[in-house]
Amino acid sequence: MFELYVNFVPRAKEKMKNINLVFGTVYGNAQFVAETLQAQLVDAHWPVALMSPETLAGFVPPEDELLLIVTSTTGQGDIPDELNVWFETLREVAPYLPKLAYGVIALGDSSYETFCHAGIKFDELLTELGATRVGELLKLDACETMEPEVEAKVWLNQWLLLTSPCNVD
Ligand SMILES: Cc1cc2nc3c(=O)[nH]c(=O)nc-3n(C[C@H](O)[C@H](O)[C@H](O)COP(=O)(O)O)c2cc1C
Repeated sequence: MFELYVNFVPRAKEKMKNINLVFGTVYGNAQFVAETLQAQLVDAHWPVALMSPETLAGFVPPEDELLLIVTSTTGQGDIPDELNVWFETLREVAPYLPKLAYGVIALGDSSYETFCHAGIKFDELLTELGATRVGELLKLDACETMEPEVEAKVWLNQWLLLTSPCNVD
């Protein structure tokens, strides 16, 4: 952890791409995680735009910025309704995004066979669109933690380090 923190600080002097932080939620957990990560990024002077689902109409992720999706799973492996509108639009419009780097944080419950499928669906779609996932898809299990934001914050530090090549022109 100490090493991560030390690495994180000098990066503030490097070119930092804006992070478009998109979330989808039913009961508010994913939104809270996204807001916690937004605060972490603001503290680090990292440019970030928190985008709630209802603001996503017509949004095509700019390829010279980073995309970070935080979504819970609902129903039987479904994306929360409001975010699903954007997902379906992206799938229909199918913009080719070969230079886009993204990350996914999926909230779910491992008692469901469709554990974290909303996050997995986004990962699969973005891969189909030619984008590149940075780091592992983070799965946060409601069976294991009541504080998903804690693990998400640690993951974000690692993700920022992994995006380093993406921040170089
Ligand atoms: C009705 C319902 C359906 C759910 N379906 C799934 C599911 O299919 N897969 C999964 O991994 N988690 C599922 N979950 C668990 C939620 O994704 C998990 O509790 C998550 O933390 C909720 O986050 P949110 O408050 O942002 O919606 C479901 C929860 C509820 C209440």
